[in-house]
Amino acid sequence: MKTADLVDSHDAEVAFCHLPFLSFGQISSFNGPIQTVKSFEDNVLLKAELSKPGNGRILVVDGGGSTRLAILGDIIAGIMHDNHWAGIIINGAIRDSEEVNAMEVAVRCLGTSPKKSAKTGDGQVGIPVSFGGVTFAPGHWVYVDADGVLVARKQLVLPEE
Ligand SMILES: O=C([O-])CC(=O)C(=O)O
Repeated sequence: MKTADLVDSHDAEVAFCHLPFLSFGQISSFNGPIQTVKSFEDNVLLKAELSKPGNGRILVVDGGGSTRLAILGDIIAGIMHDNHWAGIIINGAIRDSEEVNAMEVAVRCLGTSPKKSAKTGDGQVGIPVSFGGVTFAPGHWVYVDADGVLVARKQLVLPEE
């Protein structure tokens, strides 16, 4: 599903997350229901969530916009892949970006950092998080492709051509 087509057919139902995301991984278009994590420069909760069955969900991580530390690398990206998460959107940074880029995963993030994240476990899981002008709520739907990130309250159906 192209995000441009969704805007054309469902403009009132979609919200555009207007951050300049970078894209990593071999899967560039993805969509699915949202799960969320909010944690600043810490990836314990993110890793714990990705260690559960993803069932095609997309983990949206509000890392407060920090690109100082990386909260995902190739090991956690592998966990995400193995547990069938459709993708991850990070308001923050990743590392091992060349390795992650070669994997069959879908990643959006703000930047890269070689520095590893803290491991305190601070943060929250499964709450609405807001960045880039939109709120990502658990169970709502996110659509991602090369043009951008859109959020809808439910799964959308494109009209027949
Ligand atoms: O362990 C971390 O903090 C992140 C990382 O490097 C990885 O997932 O490979």
